[in-house]
This record gives sequence, structure tokens and C-alpha cells, in this order.
Amino acid sequence: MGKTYSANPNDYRLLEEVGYGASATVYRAIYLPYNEVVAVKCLDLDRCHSNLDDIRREAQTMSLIDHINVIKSFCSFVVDRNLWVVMPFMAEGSCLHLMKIAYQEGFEESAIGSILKETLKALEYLHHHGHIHRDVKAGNILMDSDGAVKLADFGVSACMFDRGDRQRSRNTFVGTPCWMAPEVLQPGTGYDFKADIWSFGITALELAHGHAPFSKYPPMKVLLMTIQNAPPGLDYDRDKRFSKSFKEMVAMCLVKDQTKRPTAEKLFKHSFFKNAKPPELIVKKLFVDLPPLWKRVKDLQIKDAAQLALKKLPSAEQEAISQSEYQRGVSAWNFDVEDLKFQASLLLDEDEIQEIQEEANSIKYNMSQNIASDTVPNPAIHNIGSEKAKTDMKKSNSKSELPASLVENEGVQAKTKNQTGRARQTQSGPLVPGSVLSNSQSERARKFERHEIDNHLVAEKSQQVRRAPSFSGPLNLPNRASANSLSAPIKSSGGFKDTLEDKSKTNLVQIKGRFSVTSENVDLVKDIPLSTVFRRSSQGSPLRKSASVGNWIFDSKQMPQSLPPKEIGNTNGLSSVLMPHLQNLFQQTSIQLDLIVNLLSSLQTSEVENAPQNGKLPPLPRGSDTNGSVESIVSERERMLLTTISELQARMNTLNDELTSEKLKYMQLQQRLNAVPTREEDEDRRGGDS
Ligand SMILES: Nc1ncnc2c1ncn2[C@@H]1O[C@H](COP(=O)(O)OP(=O)(O)OP(=O)(O)O)[C@@H](O)[C@H]1O
Repeated sequence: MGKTYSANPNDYRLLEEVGYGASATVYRAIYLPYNEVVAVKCLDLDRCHSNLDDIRREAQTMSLIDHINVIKSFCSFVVDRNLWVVMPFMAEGSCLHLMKIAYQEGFEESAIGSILKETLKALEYLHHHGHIHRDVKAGNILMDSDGAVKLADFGVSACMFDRGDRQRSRNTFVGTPCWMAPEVLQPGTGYDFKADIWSFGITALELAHGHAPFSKYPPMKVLLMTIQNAPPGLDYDRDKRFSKSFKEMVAMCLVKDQTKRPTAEKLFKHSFFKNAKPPELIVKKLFVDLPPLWKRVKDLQIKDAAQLALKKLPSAEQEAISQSEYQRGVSAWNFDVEDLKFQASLLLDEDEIQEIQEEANSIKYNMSQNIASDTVPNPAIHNIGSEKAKTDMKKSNSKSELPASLVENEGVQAKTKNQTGRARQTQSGPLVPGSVLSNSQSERARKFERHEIDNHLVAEKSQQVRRAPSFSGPLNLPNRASANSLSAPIKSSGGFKDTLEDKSKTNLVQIKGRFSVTSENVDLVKDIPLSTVFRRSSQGSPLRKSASVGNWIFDSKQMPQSLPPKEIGNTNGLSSVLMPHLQNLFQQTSIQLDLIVNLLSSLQTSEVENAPQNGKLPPLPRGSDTNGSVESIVSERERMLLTTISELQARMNTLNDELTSEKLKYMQLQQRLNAVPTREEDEDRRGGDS
């Protein structure tokens, strides 16, 4: 019989903190009866949204798991509002930690092969026993000092998957869906253990590059790109250091059609794994000369805190914005994909646009130089110029992995640990843009071309009669997703509230096998940061300060609360209360509308005049002003202006809608008021009767 571990917290001495995730903090600890080092994961039950009995039952089930590559739990028990899960201590921590501290550009292929092979063995075992892990990522692959590799974070989490709570808790707490398979993200499609194979492929890319694909984007954009774009992969040119066999293996995992993905068993037979070396030879070497795990974790915290302090926008606010987008994207499972695509076209980060513009301008400049000096046709020029190329480009928009052109440094996000109230940081907060890697100019040109087409679509789309989608309002938030998704809760951050308060709104979207996917009807408008869009309130439209509208704030507290129709019928002095309210509302909306119309008409002139100062338009291309490519600069600026105009037009449409609906309400109320007999009429009638 194996060793047993007691459920008495006094038998454990918690030592240093060695990791933390969305809902848990992990400590190195000593199990006093055996004087043995163990890991204790303290799971905050308040953050789990899960039934305690379910968690306990599942934790017991998971303690039965017995595979050399899967972390099993020795025992688990409740201490205050925490569930303690006791498990073997993995002295070298997670692959994610290790990359952050010593391998920021990713590991060598031999190490990747070795780590992935062990992970695949774990998946094979789990799938064979009817389990889906659903959270395969570098942060959940742990290593021991002898090179052993184990897949973690399965036990307790799994119970939450089963009831959809995990998914919902992810909606609420976790930053990015980078590892999630398209079928998991897409409404109406089922998913199974093949979702783990997709995540495994993404993890392979994460280990190869030091970060998961798309990790620099906000969660909502990641979601869209995963659904819409061709799968990411290892680039045959850019990733020259990796073998063909590795590239093929990744491509096999990252097939969008889940039925075409191999099972873990089949994948295991791939030549890439046949050649993989034992971990005790390869993985072990990765930690040579590194300080102990807890020291690394501490260093990372300090480094992340320093980076955080350097950031302009407070992290909490950034996270809240990013999270808000994620909730908008993921919680509303019945989204209109076409509409989301349109929103995605608006999602180019400001710095990305600037970067693209700079590169494109410089390319154009170089081209014009080439044309002047050389009359031989240049294929790149044809590419940019031809309409067909544009269409093709649009079609293959997603053919390659999105630019990995920015070196990503980790930031952190603050979170509060319930148990102690101490502020903490995750190891993987929002990424900050770093220096630009050498990317081929043609690639940048493609990227620019895509942006150009997107702009065109934006303008076109804004001309169309607006439907009433759930995602109206611009989403071009210049914020990034939390890095590699070990995001901390942001529930109370930045003054943004968790919008999933009304649990009764929870919808069961889908039941598939052991899983049920739930979603909540988030008040989408409530979630949009004030600074980025207009607010639409169910209680009228108190106006807020808006960058483009000016400085009027309309205090809702000063306005009378809406009255139910019953009371309206009963109140004789109603008109005196309602009329000023309605007139005020009407007037404010009209003013706002007028202002936007005026802005629109004056924008072109004023922006062109002020262009060099306003900081929004693309900077001058290098050396262009002295070389006569002024025309191209102007056209870039025009394009930017057109985008701004389209956005303003979209906002104007929203206001127009609001105005119409207010007018309607106003007319309805007036009709009701007319129907209510006035005091004089009453008296007349009474006089007549008598
Ligand atoms: N047994 C262990 N030994 C050493 N370190 C561990 C162990 N278990 C977890 N860790 C460290 O703690 C971190 C967080 O643990 P874990 O992933 O289980 O928490 P979580 O809240 O479930 O995270 P998330 O849900 O974000 O994946 C891991 O990334 C790892 O670095």
C-alpha cells in the first residue's frame, strides 16, 4: 500500500510560494510526519464558483490517477475558504516560468521534443481513461530536478469543466483563449478530447517561441483570430532552426477540423517523437546554474512589478478593458460571426497601425526609388498595386501566423489573495510591446495591404443599414491580452465591476458528452469602457464625457427615475415631472448629434491642418519629406481620416437610433398624457353629470 497523507493542516508547514494561477497559490511545503517536501495548492473556493462537494468528489477521483507524467494529488481537504491539494513538489516549476526566466525566445528543438513527448504520454493516458485535460499549456507542464516532466492542473479543475463552471469561471477570470481550439470557442459546435490536441499544438509553438501565438492581442481578438484565421504554425522561412518533422507534427495538431486531428496515440507515432531524447538527458540540462524555484519566482515578481510601474495605463484598467472585451466575445455565445469579423477589422492596435504605416511608407519609398532607378518590373510592386492581389490577399489573409514581430516582454497583473489580503502578481500579466524584430518587408507589405482592405471594408460597412447586433460600438482598444493566460482575477480592478452578477441569466448553451457549456447574457454595453464608446443606458441617455464629443456630463442622479406605466396613468401632475426630463433628453441628444455632424464636416480640414501635432496620424516615413513622396503620406493620412470618419459615422448612427427611440418614447408618453383626463375635464364632466 502507498503512503498516506493526513488531512490535517497542522501536519504541513507551508514554506515559499512557488506559483500562482487564476484561482490558486502554490507553496512548497513540508509534510511533517514524513519530513518530506510536497507542494500544497491552496485553491480559493470563493473564486471557483463551484460546489464544494463536487470539487471534493472530483479531487478524490483525481487522486486515483496514476501515471508517471500526470501530477496526482496525495490528498485534499478544506481549510477555511480554501481547498488544499497536496501533491508532489516539482522542484523546477513550470515550463512557462523557466522560459520567462531563462529562455525568453523558447527552447531548443531537442528540449521541446523531450518535453512534448512526456506531455503527450500524459494526454494519451488521460484520453484513454475518458478524461479531457482542457488546459494544456506550458504553465501546466511541470519539471522536476531529475528532468521528469508532468502535466498538472487537472485534478480539481476537471470537476469544474464538467459542469461548465470552469468555462464560466474562465469567462469571468481568465484573460486569454490562446490555447483554446476553434470548436471550443465557436458557438454551436461540439468538442471532445481533440481539443487537447489543438492545445498541445499551441503549446508546441509556445515552447518554440517563448509565447503562444496571438498572445500579444486582446482576448477578444484572439478569439476571433482563432475562429477566422488559418491555424498558426511554424513558419518554413522564419523558423528555420526547427526541423521539418517538428513543423509537420505541429501542423497535424493545428488542423481546424477536429476530426482531422490525430489522436494522442497516433500522434505519438510521429517521427518527431521517435527521435526525442529521454528527459533525464535533455530536460535536466535546462536548469543548470539556475537559482532555486522560489528565488526565480520572486525575481520574476520583482521584474514584473518594475515593468508594471513603467506602464502608462494602470494594469488594472488595462486588464479590465481587455477582460471586458473577452466577456463581450466569449460570454455572448450567440454572437453574429459576421459582425464580429467586422469588429475584428477595427481591432488593429494603434501601435500596430503606426508600425505598419511606417513600414509601408518606407516600402513605398524604397519602391519609388527602385522604379525611378530600374524599369524592370518588381513583383512586389505588382502585388501591392493589383486589385486581384488585394482580393487574394484578403482571401489568404489568414494564411500565415499573425505577426510575431514584436518581442514580448512580460508584465504582470495585480491580484488580491483572498486568504491573506496581500497583493500579488501573476507571472504572466499583459505583454508590452518591445522592439521590432527583423521581419521581411514583403511580410510587412502584406500586413499593410490587409489593413488597407480592412479600412476599406470598415468604410463600406458603415454605409450599410445597421443591423442591431449585440456588439455595436467600436472595439479598437489598444490593449493587450494577458500574457500566456495565467491571468489573475480582475473582478474588482480598475473600478470595473464583474458584469456577471445576475447568475439567473446563465444559459445552457450546449451539452456534449460530459460537458455543458454555459454562457451568461452580459450587458454588453455596460462592459464597454467609457473612454472608448458611448454608453447606452436603459434609463435614458445620461451623457458622458467623450473624447470626441466634448465635456458634458449629465448627472443621472438629478433626473427623475422612470415611472412604471401604472403610475403614469394615476398621476395628474405627471406632465410637469416628465416633460422637462424628456425635453432635456431630447435636447441633449440633438446637441450631441449636431456636434457630431459638425465634427464630421470640419474634420477633414482641421485634421489635415493639425496632422503633424495630433499624434494620431502616421508619422512621416523615414526620409520621405526630402524625397518627394509627400503624395503617399497624404494618402495614408486620408485613409486614417476615413477610418476616423467611419467610426464617427457609426457613432452618429448609434445616436440617431437613440434619438429615434427617445422620440418614440416621447410620442407614446404624450399620447398617454393626452388620454389622461385633466382636472378641468374631470370637473366639467362631474358638473355635466350633476
Ligand atoms: N506541484 C507543483 N510543484 C511546483 N510548482 C507547482 C506545482 N503545481 C503548480 N505549481 C506552480 O504553480 C503555478 C500555478 O499552479 P496551477 O496552474 O495549478 O494554478 P491554477 O490556479 O490552476 O492556474 P491556471 O488555472 O491559471 O492554470 C504553476 O504554473 C506552477 O508554476
